[in-house]
Amino acid sequence: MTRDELKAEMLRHLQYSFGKDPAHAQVRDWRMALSMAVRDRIVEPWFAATRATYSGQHKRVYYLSLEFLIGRLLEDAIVNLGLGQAAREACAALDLDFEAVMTDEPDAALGNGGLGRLAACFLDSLSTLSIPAHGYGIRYEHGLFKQSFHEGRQVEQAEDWLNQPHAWEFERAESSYEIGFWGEVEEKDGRAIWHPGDAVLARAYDTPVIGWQGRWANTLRLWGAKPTKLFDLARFNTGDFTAAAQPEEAARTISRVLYPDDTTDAGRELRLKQEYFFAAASIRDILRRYTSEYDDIRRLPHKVAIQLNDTHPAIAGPELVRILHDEHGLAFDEAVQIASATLNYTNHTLLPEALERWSEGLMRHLLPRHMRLIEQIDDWHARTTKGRTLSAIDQGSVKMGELSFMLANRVNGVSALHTGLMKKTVFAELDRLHPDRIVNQTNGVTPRRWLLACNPGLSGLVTETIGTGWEDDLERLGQLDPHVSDAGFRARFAAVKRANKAHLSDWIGREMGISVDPDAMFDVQIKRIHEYKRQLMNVLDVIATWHAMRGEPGLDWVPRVKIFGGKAAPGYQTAKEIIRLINDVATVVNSDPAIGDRLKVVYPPNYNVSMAERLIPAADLSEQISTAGKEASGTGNMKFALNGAPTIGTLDGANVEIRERVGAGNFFLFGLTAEEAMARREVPDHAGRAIAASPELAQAIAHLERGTFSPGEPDRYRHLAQILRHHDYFLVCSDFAAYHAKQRAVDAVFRDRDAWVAMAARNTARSGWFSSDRTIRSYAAEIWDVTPVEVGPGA
Ligand SMILES: CCc1ccc([C@H](C)CC(=O)N[C@@H]2O[C@H](CO)[C@@H](O)[C@H](O)[C@H]2O)cc1
Repeated sequence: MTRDELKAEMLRHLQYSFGKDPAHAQVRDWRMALSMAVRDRIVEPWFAATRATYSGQHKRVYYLSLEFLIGRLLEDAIVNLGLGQAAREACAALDLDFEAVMTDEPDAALGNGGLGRLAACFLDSLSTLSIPAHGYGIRYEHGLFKQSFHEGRQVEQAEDWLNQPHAWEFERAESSYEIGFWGEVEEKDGRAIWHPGDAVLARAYDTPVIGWQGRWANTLRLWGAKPTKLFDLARFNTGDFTAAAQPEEAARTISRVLYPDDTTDAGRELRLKQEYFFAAASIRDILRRYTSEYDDIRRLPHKVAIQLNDTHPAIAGPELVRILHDEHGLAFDEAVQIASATLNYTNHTLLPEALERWSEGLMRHLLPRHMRLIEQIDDWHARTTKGRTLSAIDQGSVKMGELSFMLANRVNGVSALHTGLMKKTVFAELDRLHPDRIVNQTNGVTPRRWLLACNPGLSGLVTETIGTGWEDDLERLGQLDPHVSDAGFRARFAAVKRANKAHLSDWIGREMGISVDPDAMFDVQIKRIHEYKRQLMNVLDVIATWHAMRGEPGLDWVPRVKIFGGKAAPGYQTAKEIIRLINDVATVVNSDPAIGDRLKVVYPPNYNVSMAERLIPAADLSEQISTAGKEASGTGNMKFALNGAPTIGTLDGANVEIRERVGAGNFFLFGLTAEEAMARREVPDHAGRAIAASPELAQAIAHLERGTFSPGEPDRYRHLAQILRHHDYFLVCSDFAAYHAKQRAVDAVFRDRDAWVAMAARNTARSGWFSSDRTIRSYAAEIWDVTPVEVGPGA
């Protein structure tokens, strides 16, 4: 598509799709017009993919996830369709600011963090690999809350991405299902019939997911809740307006908002209603499509593979058994066998508080038939494994991890270390009963968004050096390795990073009024705020460095900009205290004349996918400092390595595999291993001992306790200091000295520009394996037993 064709299409949509006179059009109108013009190019490959799947009777993958952290879609579509240049030139020809048009789109923030973003990367790779697949989720009216800071504290506001036309979805009124809740179960001639007490309508909204070079497009189907009963006109006419609208309100509540917790199982009824609502609608839709093509329901596993993204969709298992048994009349055991040959489950965390357990009472009240079936499934498992000792029902609650495991064909962890720990800890007994069920599938990220689109400078240098083709065959980046010893290549690599840092410095200056030196080291920690991710250890390092700089101003310190980004779950008080501390420390350090430009702390509010795309290409150092054994994988770590930012990190999650692939010499390792951490936690007063052994740490904690960063309220951080001294479950104190010393080692390498650039370039060259294309190829071969559909050349 040429510039002029695209320009003409934009003008046509502006005038005829949006009825806007070009003379009066706003940025938003132009952005929508461009989106429509680009979307038109997606529809054909989308139809072709659907037709090819039906005609080839290909096996389908269904990815069920309560979260899809998509971000913006316009640039992603433009990049995948190879329309980058045409779009830039068309906008220039229309005298539009391209950056303004691109950043006008709101993020689709339908997720909390890692799990949701992984699902989005997986959809991009499934389409790029032309594997027939659907993503199923919820069309939240309000995604993850907007974060702002008021006097350093996190303040949450409702996110409202849908308060403007959404360019990328197609409403499918014809695809709606009634989803029941509550009610009774009638036992009649040996059969159970569930009579729900109430119901809502699940309506489908489809978003096409275009793959690299537009060769294939799959569908993301998100369910929106609608009332089954129309507006109550009679009530309205009696003047009881709210009652008249009540059915609508009650229904919409189910898909109104994303739960903002990413580690604590709130156990709220509405959350379970959300989980059942989308799981049941998805299973209905999957079986409708299957029975429209095939008439033997017993062959379902041959044509359908379902992936449960953690336990949040786990109720889909009992729902599938219910329909096969209660509606298709299969014997119970056969229904369970077919279901468990179709279902697969991915675990994303070992944190006990994140493992979902639903009270039996709530489950029986909301889903009476399912609770009965869960008991029968538990029984079936005990019968078929002689594993009486193990049950999915325990002390009055249903353990969704165990239930998902029992009903799964394959169960996987998301990094080699995590999968190993799953076998040794939470699923040890089940692993013993089913030794071949747990497999590892190390996470990955899509190189289209996380390199090609967000870092055009580096992508250009890569293509210049090794040609194209790496975009969907990322291990080709390995061909860069020999070039690292070429000074010219290193100079160009350094220039790209410097330009990205200058671009970010301008943005930080504009958005936050803080001036940062683009030649300083940009040291970045961006992720959800959580004690196990140890942002607290990072800010203690800032305090110790600040204190040392004031103590020895004459030393030749390596200037640093510490960049933080991340939201805390609204109910997670300690995480909110950590946010406030980072902001309070920033206030003191950034205005300290004794420090000047040598140390700056920057914490832009409302970290999201689009901000990650802005920060990661400009990063020098990637902070992956979680307590070993706690971060299942991490995916930000992969994005940083890909964009030429070496890691300072622990042997946790996928850090282990990143270090193996980039080489120990290109990774700043520190800290206790997972085993050592478990042992250290048993040492009495382990924190006290560490504090006694590290003057820097003792000093930093003393600053917290004397209110150095909260002059108006000296006791503000006494609680955090208490946690450190007397609990420190996440071993901040025990790992601090090693971390602080390793930061000095980082300084030493950073001083030697050539050595640093070589290290950074080797990280890029050697992290091709962390493409989500590799991950999806592995799921396809080891779990789903599907193969890509052969397709033509594409866009
Ligand atoms: C019940 C509340 C809740 C909500 C979300 C979650 C997610 C599992 C948390 C999550 O996002 N886990 C992250 O998943 C990533 C993708 O696999 C991993 O890379 C991260 O290490 C893991 O923390 C747990 C509990």
